[in-house]
Amino acid sequence: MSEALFEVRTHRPENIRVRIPGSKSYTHRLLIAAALADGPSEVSGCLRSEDTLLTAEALRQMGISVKDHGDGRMDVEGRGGRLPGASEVVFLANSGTSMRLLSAIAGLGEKTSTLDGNARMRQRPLGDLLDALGQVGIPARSLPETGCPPVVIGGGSRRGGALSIACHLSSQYLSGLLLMAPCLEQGLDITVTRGPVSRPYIKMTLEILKKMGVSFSSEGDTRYRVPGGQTYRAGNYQVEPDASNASYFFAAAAVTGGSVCVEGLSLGSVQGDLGLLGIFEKMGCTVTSDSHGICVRGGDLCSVDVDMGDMPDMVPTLAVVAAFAKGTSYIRNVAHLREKECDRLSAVATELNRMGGSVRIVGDDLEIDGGCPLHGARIHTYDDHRMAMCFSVAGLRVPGVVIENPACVAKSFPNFFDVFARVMG
Ligand SMILES: O=C(O)C1=C[C@@H](OP(=O)(O)O)[C@@H](O)[C@H](O)C1
Ligand SMILES: C=C(OP(=O)(O)O)C(=O)O
Repeated sequence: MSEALFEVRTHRPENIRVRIPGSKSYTHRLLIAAALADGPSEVSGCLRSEDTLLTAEALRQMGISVKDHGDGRMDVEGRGGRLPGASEVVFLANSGTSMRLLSAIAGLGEKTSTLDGNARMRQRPLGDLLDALGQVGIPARSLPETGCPPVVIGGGSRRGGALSIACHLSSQYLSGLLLMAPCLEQGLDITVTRGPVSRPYIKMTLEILKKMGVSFSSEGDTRYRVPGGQTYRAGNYQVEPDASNASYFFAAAAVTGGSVCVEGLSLGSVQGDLGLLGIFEKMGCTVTSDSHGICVRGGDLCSVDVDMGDMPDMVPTLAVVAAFAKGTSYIRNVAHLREKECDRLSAVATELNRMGGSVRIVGDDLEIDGGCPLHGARIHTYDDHRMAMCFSVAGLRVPGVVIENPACVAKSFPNFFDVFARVMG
């Protein structure tokens, strides 16, 4: 399959309506919270992609029954915060969210669990989370002593207490701690010493706690207190469509001057990646929303200067759109892009430059000169779903864009190319 290519055809979408599968971030969180809840839950609208199915399988390995109906519904038998732990190595491929959230959850395990990933995951950091777990008596170590997987966690104290943690590399450490905290005897009193980056994902985690009956308090972005001895309320929970994966369709309208509506999304959602729409408006697009969804119409694009520390996954999408805008765009505060599925700062710059663009990495920022004459190219995707999806958008405007290894979209949007080919001509 790695030999396969996707050849993009230029096309301007007009009045296209599209449905996007469920949110990856919500699916991971709801499955985990349901696993800790006090009885059976049904989570519907789940994303069924490589990463979320890995989270479901990991929970099974740790002793939780998860039944996948195959249509987005998953039945999860929560055990009231009890977690036996996994006897076999839990393999999480390159799913950072699974690895970080489940490493914290494994800390609740009666026995130790070993969590591992693929070669790239073995380079993605986790050390600050392991340190934090250690501060409250939970055994947590990186086997290669690099702070990266494979990690061995759990089989220790369930007391909880106060800890401090740096979250400048990832917010996922904090989301993991917040999710496990109510199941500890004393809960957790968390101080964030650096960061956090990607703050909307923390808000999403807190939203789930609240929705499932768990109380907590917070002060700004750096202090969180979750009392212990609480249980998540089992019930029926619904996952909304994935705003990050909707971005490729919004961007399609932006770069072509066409119009696209994504159904089932609302501007009131806590999915932080919807913030990209405000940026598209500043660049010259028109954004409208109603009870059916959100629509974008492209216009004459101008450059932007934006801090994207809270929206890392939208940087590749924005970079592609900026390449078609008038003037130089500055995408700031995105050092954490180096820790993703690939080094996304370097990958985005290399591939846009391969198409004749002019993109520079300056410190922790990306600078993109818009309006360069772009030409077709065979795009390397670095086994990164977001690279495959955002460069497909470039191909709507530039003839001859060919996407290598399109199958890498299985991570978050397995039928992306079917949907894309159907609605983009
Ligand atoms: O918590 C989450 O669901 C996510 C948090 C973000 O990661 P970081 O916090 O590591 O930036 C994001 O990039 C990832 O796709 C999903
Ligand atoms: C960074 C991403 O995911 P993860 O951290 O879960 O691998 C992503 O989906 O862009």
